[in-house]
Amino acid sequence: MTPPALAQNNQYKRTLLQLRSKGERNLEKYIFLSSLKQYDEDMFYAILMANMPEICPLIYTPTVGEACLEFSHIFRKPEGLYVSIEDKGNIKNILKIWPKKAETRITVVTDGSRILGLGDLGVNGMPISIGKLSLYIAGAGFKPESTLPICLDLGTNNPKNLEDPLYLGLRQKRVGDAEMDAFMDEFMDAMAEVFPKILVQFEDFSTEHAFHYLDRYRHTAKVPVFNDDIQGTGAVVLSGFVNAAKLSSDASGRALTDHKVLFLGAGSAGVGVAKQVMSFFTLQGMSEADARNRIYFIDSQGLITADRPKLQEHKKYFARTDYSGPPLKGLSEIIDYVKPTALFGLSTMKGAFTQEVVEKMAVLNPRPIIFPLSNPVSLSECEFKEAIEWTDGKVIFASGSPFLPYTYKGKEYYPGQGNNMYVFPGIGFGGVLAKCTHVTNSMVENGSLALADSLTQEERDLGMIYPRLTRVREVSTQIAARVIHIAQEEKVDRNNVLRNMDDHALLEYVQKRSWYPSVKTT
Ligand SMILES: O=C([O-])CC(=O)C(=O)O
Ligand SMILES: [Mg+2]
Repeated sequence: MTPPALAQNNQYKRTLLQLRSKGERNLEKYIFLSSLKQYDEDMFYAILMANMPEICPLIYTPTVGEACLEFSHIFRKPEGLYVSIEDKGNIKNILKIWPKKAETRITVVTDGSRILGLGDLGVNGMPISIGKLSLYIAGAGFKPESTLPICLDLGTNNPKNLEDPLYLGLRQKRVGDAEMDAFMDEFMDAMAEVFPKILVQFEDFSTEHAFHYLDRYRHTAKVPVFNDDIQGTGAVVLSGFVNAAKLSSDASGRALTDHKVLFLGAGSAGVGVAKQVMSFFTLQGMSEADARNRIYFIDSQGLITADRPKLQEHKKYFARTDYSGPPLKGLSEIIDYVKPTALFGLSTMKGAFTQEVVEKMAVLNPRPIIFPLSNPVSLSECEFKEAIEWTDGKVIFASGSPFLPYTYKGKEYYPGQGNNMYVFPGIGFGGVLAKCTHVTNSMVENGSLALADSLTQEERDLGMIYPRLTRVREVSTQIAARVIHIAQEEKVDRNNVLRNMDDHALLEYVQKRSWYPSVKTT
């Protein structure tokens, strides 16, 4: 019999107390929580789900960034699967080692080459796959045993790793593109064979590879594939923009089709976001060409124009053909030229949205939309507090990493968090429940619109553009139901049982299939 002092909800309170006793030492908290997950998974998820705003930033962005940087030093016990270039020719047998093959439904795969905005961390990127999957479980209701974190070890070009005697990965430079392609082809085939019911999320591959492997596999792989940095980030920002553009247009009287978005940073996330944001304009009835015309990009050399020699492939689509003149370099002069209504940062340049830049946006717009989306928080283009003060509270704000609410002139303001964690759990859960063959653009776009629609009146009244994090399970359920519906419309679903269900029945089905920890928290 359990002694009274060990009754579960006391143990819950005790565990939370132990965690909180670590004060501001977030990495210590990360280590505590990851050990907790290994010895008492139910308690870990109970604590996470009952305290999302507090725990999420510890197991995910931003603390997970710190954990990645230190991974080879804080490592205790293996979690997930490592597949290395040395396994080439034998990948299927490596995958078969995974003990829970029949239950596995979802994997997050990284090669560690662009972890958050922190660059190439090699196998130290594993906490990203682990953290994202914890959110699939807590956020959407995947069963813990259905998740598989994977880190591919194709070498690392980070000298710190190569010199660190404790580094856990291969001590060699990254392999070339041809060798990586051959490895990835074998890996994807082996995944489909060993885990036929799996959905694959690619995460934090370097920009060129992120686009390349999404293109290479999304239509042809035998299992459904999506890229969270391109599509997930795109979807979450589209959703925030849908709500922000309405608020901004209400204040300015401008038509929704008059919005202009200026992007700082043209990596996988920036271009992925812009492609999704285009659908905001096409949904208003604009043509693709007109929608594209509402979007401007800046990279390290300034405004991206089509006449620039040696433009990288993924930047060509948004390169401006209507500007001729001396290259425009500085953000401030580009704002003068473009006159954007929205400014999005995916540049990993801390502080790039200076006081001058933010004030300029507020002169151009009664309610400027400013989204510093770079992760983790240490790389944010500006802070919430700054954006509020420099616009006198007028800004419509969302960041990639979490900021705390801020009180200014006696009023409390709530920052939006435009992080893909709001959508990937629901998209993945919907995709898996529908037994989809592919993750289509429309499934992603509708996941995003379901998120935009999920705001309650109370949240709208507070000027919020994303729902509260405490509602993430409820919101993911709505996203998943919409995703299943679209998968059916597009005929990429294989789950006959769901085909005749109306939206209400689909929602109930998703709710019933969601996993909850058994620990009581009250
Ligand atoms: O992990 C996050 O917080 C969001 C994301 O995908 C990234 O920054 O690469
Ligand atoms: Mg990512």
